[in-house]
Amino acid sequence: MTELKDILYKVAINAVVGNTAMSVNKIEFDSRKVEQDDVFVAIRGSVSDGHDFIEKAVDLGALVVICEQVPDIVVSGVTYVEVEDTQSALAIMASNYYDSPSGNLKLVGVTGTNGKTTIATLLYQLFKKAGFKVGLLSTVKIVVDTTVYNATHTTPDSLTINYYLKEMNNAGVEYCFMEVSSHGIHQKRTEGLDFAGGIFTNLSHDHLDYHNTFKEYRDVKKTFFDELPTKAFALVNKDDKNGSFMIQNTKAKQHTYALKSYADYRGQILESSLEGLLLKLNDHEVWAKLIGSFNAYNLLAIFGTAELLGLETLETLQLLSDLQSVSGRFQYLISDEKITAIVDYAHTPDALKNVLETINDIRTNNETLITVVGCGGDRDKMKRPVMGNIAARLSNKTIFTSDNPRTENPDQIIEDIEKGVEPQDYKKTLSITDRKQAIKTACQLANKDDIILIAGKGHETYQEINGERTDFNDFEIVKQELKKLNK
Ligand SMILES: CC(=O)N[C@H]1[C@@H](OP(=O)(O)OP(=O)(O)OC[C@H]2O[C@@H](n3ccc(=O)[nH]c3=O)[C@H](O)[C@@H]2O)O[C@H](CO)[C@@H](O)[C@@H]1O[C@H](C)C(=O)N[C@@H](C)C(=O)N[C@H](CCC(=O)O)C(=O)O
Ligand SMILES: Nc1ncnc2c1ncn2[C@@H]1O[C@H](COP(=O)(O)OP(=O)(O)OP(=O)(O)O)[C@@H](O)[C@H]1O
Ligand SMILES: N[C@H](CCC[C@H](N)C(=O)O)C(=O)O
Ligand SMILES: [Mg+2]
Repeated sequence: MTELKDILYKVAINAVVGNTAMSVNKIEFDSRKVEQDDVFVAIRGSVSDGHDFIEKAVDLGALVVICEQVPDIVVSGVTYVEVEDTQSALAIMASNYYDSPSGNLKLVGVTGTNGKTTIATLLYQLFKKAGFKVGLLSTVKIVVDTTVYNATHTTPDSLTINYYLKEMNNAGVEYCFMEVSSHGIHQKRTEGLDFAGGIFTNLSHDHLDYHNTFKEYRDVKKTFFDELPTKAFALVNKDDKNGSFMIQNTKAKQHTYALKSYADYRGQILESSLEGLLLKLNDHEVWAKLIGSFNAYNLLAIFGTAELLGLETLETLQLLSDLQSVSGRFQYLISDEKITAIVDYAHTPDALKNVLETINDIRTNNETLITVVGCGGDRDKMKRPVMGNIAARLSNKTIFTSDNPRTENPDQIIEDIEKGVEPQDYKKTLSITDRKQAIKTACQLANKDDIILIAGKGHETYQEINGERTDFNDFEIVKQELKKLNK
């Protein structure tokens, strides 16, 4: 049991109905999970309003209700705390409940449209190799030093974040790297966390289904930097036109990285091939096993962060050259017939363009590049024709297919994608709704030395159709199909 007063520390309270001198069991923001003596936090969501479930939470035993408006009828013996913003209150209470775990380790947040998982995961790898105990909160997984948990979100809700940070404290973790999504910032999931640093990667067209305009999306990202403490660092990509905007009002110490302009951490690509990158980072040359110019940016951000966190430069460079690619991020295999199959999580126009340009840059012969791609259902519809255009333009052959149609009609999604294809590229495209058939067809079409790119799902291990998830793994499927075809 925890004292309610301790949980409410630093929460901006407008009004209280009832007694606050009491012990409570735990905090819940979903009425369905409430148990005896819990605190229920009513949140106005995008689908429903938690305030409609206050009565249900009280019936299940909630002793305290945190809300933005006290209900007309209150139950005696229950304490109602009215706050300005229940999402903020939840984040602060979550931190209090778990004894402010973010303050007991060095927490670094990575935000931006692309590169968050890659940077956070590689920083985890690098600090592990440097001998530290490390934590990771990412789209792919949550790791408490060496124990791996499933991730449900890129940035989980504030109770989940603080729960895992507390686990990290218990395990003696010194550094934690986490992805900070725009949804996470907007829903205050990261509020009240004591960040040691923040990294900005880049900003492009994404999530405009949730954030109404690009400006709103950009402004939400900026609030992450606005709220960093003075002692923290803010490391931004100066080549991105929004890099300097992000740190306009931050109190944190400002640092920049860039490939194209002068910055604190400067990079130059000396060589780029399917084997990796030869980079010049400030005045040092280093080989990395990661492929593609966008990874040069990711490596620069990692290099800068390691320096800002106090690692020795030479040790950092040595560890950088040892980093392994992240699952579903430019993950590749080369078949017996020397067909290269690449699985990548590129599910935005910018990421897809980057991946295709990268492949086009580093391919040497007259290989055919066959791309298999789709767009998710119940997500931003504007990106569909843009991705269709990019895929068809930058590949020799493109097969449009399904990528988690969710509740939408998969054929309609494919039609939306096809609309973006230029007339001269149309003959290069095919549409096959079933993703497995699409991958199989790509394998049949591929000859010796050709390259197959399967984009959009990366590490995902399912396909979601009509709300139902069935096992699906791009990498395993392409591997099997190439084998079955004796290629
Ligand atoms: C659109 C969105 O972000 N939704 C998130 C939000 O849920 P919501 O606003 O829809 O909640 P709601 O269903 O309207 O319910 C409102 C409140 O009533 C409560 N409720 C509801 C029903 C009930 O019977 N009783 C009850 O108490 C709910 O628990 C909630 O507190 O708050 C929930 C709790 O934190 C999140 O799980 C949920 O994420 C959904 C599942 C989701 O898919 N989110 C994605 C879009 C997301 O967050 N993605 C980003 C990364 C994107 C990227 O960069 O690629 C991420 O960080 O993962
Ligand atoms: N720095 C970068 N700039 C542009 N594209 C990148 C960069 N890093 C990775 N990518 C591309 O974007 C895709 C997504 O990368 P990653 O998973 O690291 O990003 P993310 O920000 O975590 O994305 P999400 O918001 O979907 O979790 C990769 O598969 C790769 O193709
Ligand atoms: N975090 C992103 C991932 C999209 C990945 C793509 N495979 C899809 O399902 O649309 C989202 O949920 O919008
Ligand atoms: Mg991610």
